[in-house]
Amino acid sequence: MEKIIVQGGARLKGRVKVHGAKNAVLPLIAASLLASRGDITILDVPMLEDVKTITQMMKCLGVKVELKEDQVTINAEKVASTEAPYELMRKMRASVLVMGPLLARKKHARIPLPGGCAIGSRPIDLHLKGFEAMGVQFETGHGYIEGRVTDRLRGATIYLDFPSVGATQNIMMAAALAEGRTVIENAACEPEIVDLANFLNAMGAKVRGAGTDEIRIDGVDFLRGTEYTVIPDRIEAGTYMVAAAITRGEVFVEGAISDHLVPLIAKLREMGVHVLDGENGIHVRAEGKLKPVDVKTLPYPGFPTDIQSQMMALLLTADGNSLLTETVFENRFMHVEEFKRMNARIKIDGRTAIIEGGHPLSGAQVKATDLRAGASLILAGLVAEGTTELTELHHVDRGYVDIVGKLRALGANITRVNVAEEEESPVHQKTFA
Ligand SMILES: CC(=O)N[C@H]1[C@@H](OP(=O)(O)OP(=O)(O)OC[C@H]2O[C@@H](n3ccc(=O)[nH]c3=O)[C@H](O)[C@@H]2O)O[C@H](CO)[C@@H](O)[C@@H]1O
Ligand SMILES: C=C(OP(=O)(O)O)C(=O)O
Repeated sequence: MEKIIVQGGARLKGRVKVHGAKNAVLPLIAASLLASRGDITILDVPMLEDVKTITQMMKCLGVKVELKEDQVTINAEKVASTEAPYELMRKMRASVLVMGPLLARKKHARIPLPGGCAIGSRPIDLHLKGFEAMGVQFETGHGYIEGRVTDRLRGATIYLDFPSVGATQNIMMAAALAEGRTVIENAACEPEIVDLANFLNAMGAKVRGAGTDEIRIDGVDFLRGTEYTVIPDRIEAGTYMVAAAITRGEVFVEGAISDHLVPLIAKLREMGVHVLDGENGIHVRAEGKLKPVDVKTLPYPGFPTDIQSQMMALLLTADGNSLLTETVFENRFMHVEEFKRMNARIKIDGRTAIIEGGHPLSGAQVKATDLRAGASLILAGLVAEGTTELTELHHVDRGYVDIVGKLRALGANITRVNVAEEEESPVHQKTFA
């Protein structure tokens, strides 16, 4: 078993570079299925477990994929299968994003029902409603959902009851090759949606309005290969910004785009953290006492749910009580019980966590209950008294490239070991002596 071991107390200082965005690159790879002519090359790809999973998925669909350093090259001139395997879907919910491209390109898709996960039930009803409006008929059975359309998909006006990121992306991809115009109303506005629209347009699609709540897509007959660089990861950037603040450190987060991080920057400033928008990055500095603040997660441009748990770690170090309300996912407070193992004082009232800041955190054995929960426990470990040991690292590996190396380069006392290694030589002596 692998563990991340953190010794609290170091003030982080220096420069950290963010990788390409996980949540942007996964839809781009899925969208590559739409290109019936030429190669797609995606640059600045973070080589994460999720990227490996979606590229494996592409290979299972009969598409040629090559991974090289931070680059993925895909040739989807032939798509041999329209069935997504359960083993890959189980590992990563974003696998559902192959559905729109398969329906558009092959008029058929059979995927395992994604089921719930640690942060909520995460249904795909909005994706399906959109596809149905475009002429797809669905059947479910044996844990799978199968969609078919007899002719080409047809453009439609689709109102989303909630601005779902995945549904917006899936419908956009399907609409790119549909007959006529599709309008997505109450669409998600996340930067990852804009990135997908830019990518589709580079392939020859006609997508307008991405980044607003109404996206119009005029279907084209075919899409072709292109070369494209994925946007920087705003959630990874936000995690390092919080790392600087929680350790009362001083860090330049290279590649972070401040326009993508407006609510986090506003909340950090409200707490008394100095945030400066620099050239090609964001500079964060904090010292002494920080003020408590109230935070509510919302779809973009609201405060991102994917930075909720990291923010909770920071609020535990503020001078007073804060309220943190999660409105996007119904069960995204699993990290609270783990924080409590570290002496945190948090009460949950429905969708709101009441955080009593200012009580010293103590190092403990904790587990990552999901990807961002794992990151936030590492952040708490950076300021806890003593040693924190984090397990269930597969969650963290889904979304962070070398978080241990990056934090260590900023001065953190952090290491990753496996149990066998640990038994040979006790970590406390080996790492921190
Ligand atoms: C790979 C990826 O990009 N993941 C991100 C994406 O997930 P994902 O695309 O799954 O998130 P959605 O925006 O779709 O989900 C938001 C909410 O809508 C609900 N919902 C969604 C679809 C649907 O058909 N029906 C429905 O009820 C979900 O259960 C959830 O409560 O956006 C989330 C919200 O910013 C982020 O936390 C995830 O990191
Ligand atoms: C929830 C997340 O990812 P996913 O949608 O892939 O589970 C995340 O990136 O925080």
